[in-house]
Amino acid sequence: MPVTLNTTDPEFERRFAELLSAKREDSVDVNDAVAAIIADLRARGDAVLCELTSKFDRLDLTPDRLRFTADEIAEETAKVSPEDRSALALAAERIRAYHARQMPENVSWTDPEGATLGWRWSPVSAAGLYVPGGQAAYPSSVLMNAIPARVAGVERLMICVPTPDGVINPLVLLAAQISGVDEIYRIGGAQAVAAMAYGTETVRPVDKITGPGNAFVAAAKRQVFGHVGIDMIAGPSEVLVIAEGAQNPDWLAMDLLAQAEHDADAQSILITTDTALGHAVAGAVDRILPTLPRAEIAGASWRDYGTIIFVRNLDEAAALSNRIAPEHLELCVDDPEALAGKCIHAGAIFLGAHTPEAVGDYVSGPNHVLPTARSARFSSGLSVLDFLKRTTLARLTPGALAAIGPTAIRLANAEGLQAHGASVDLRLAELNERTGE
Ligand SMILES: NC(=O)c1ccc[n+]([C@@H]2O[C@H](COP(=O)([O-])OP(=O)(O)OC[C@H]3O[C@@H](n4cnc5c(N)ncnc54)[C@H](O)[C@@H]3O)[C@@H](O)[C@H]2O)c1
Ligand SMILES: N[C@H](CO)Cc1c[nH]c[nH+]1
Repeated sequence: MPVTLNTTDPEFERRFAELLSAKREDSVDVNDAVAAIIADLRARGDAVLCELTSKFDRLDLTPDRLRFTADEIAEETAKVSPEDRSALALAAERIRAYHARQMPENVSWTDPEGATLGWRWSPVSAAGLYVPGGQAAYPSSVLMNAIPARVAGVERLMICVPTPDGVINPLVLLAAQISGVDEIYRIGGAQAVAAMAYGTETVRPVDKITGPGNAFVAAAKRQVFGHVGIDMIAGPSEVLVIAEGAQNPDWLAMDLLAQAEHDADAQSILITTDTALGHAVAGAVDRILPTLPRAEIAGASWRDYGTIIFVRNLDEAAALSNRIAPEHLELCVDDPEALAGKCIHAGAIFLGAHTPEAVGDYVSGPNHVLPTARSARFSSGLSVLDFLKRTTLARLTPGALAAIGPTAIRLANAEGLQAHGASVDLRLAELNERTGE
């Protein structure tokens, strides 16, 4: 049974606060375990990758087998059916078209004083893409990471993907090939993130790590941030469905279960103005759940984190949604555009009953690597911008230096930074000498 809340309940605020503070991916246990893995990896490199791959993925490796060879990739990708190939190709094309539009322009202008100013975008040199693989395989996540990186112009792209029991989904390798990935390693979890950040004897480190993963992966990305860049915290999946009126309860139940089946730590929430609809959806989840192959995972997620919230109106729903800041927000209401305007904190919004979240996981075009655990309050889904840096540019003419230099000298002196002021003053003195002033 999911938790049921009602905004008319005097206890609502306390219970909603409990929901917001539920620690699905940020527990002390996970953080401590991850810190120990990172420290060990930094001390012992490849040996740790091999030991932990054996422990967590039940795969015995030697350092020379950490990376997929070209022959292994060719052998696996040859197994993909023509139908799956075309599905992957269509998804890749739509994701590329969407992300190409995100490429920003360099900007430059000359101001009235004669200073030419601007900024220039350039890609990171090397990016490491984490592709989850513990409980499911994610070829779609390969496309969602690698295509924006390629659009941005990243030179070197590597992937880490765990292969439990040594099994790789061939579509993962094909997706990597389609999107131009250079290196693929069969490692996962915090140790893979640490290897991409710090390097080992076999794994060359990167400058930026992106991609989703479970609680261990999310914690590892948090901990290596600063040594390398990261995109965001993209942990266990979440969906918030806001529904009113005559919606099909089975459709909504399936949307909730679609995210629940990712991970026992995933979270699915329904907010509704309609009591009968809320109960019908709960009943539909109970009926459908046992029929799913991943019933155990989805059932644990729904039992531990599933929630139904009854509200008085859609304004209340929008306000609660903004406090939850969900990864995915589905608006199954009569006027989804109007409601979307009020929902400002969400990773991705799906408008209307015919836009199931799952279409965004694969093929609509926008990225499916999205901020979780309320981080959509301050971060966004993966984009081309995550693989770019902005460098500012300035060039002053002698006239421009004469115009604004004295202000720099004044402020430098006010800060007590003599050399700063003098570096301007020396040039101005020479200019004054030349012009005889
Ligand atoms: N937010 C997003 O954009 C997004 C997108 C896709 C998937 N996801 C999420 O990615 C996650 C995928 O999780 P997964 O488990 O299938 O694959 P995963 O690759 O993220 O994690 C598997 C790895 O976790 C490590 N691990 C497992 N148990 C451990 C333990 N007890 N101690 C230390 N390390 C341990 C192992 O190294 C293992 O290889 C799901 O939570 C899913 O919801 C999120
Ligand atoms: N729903 C996930 C993001 O949380 C992405 C995904 C990949 N495959 C299926 N779904």
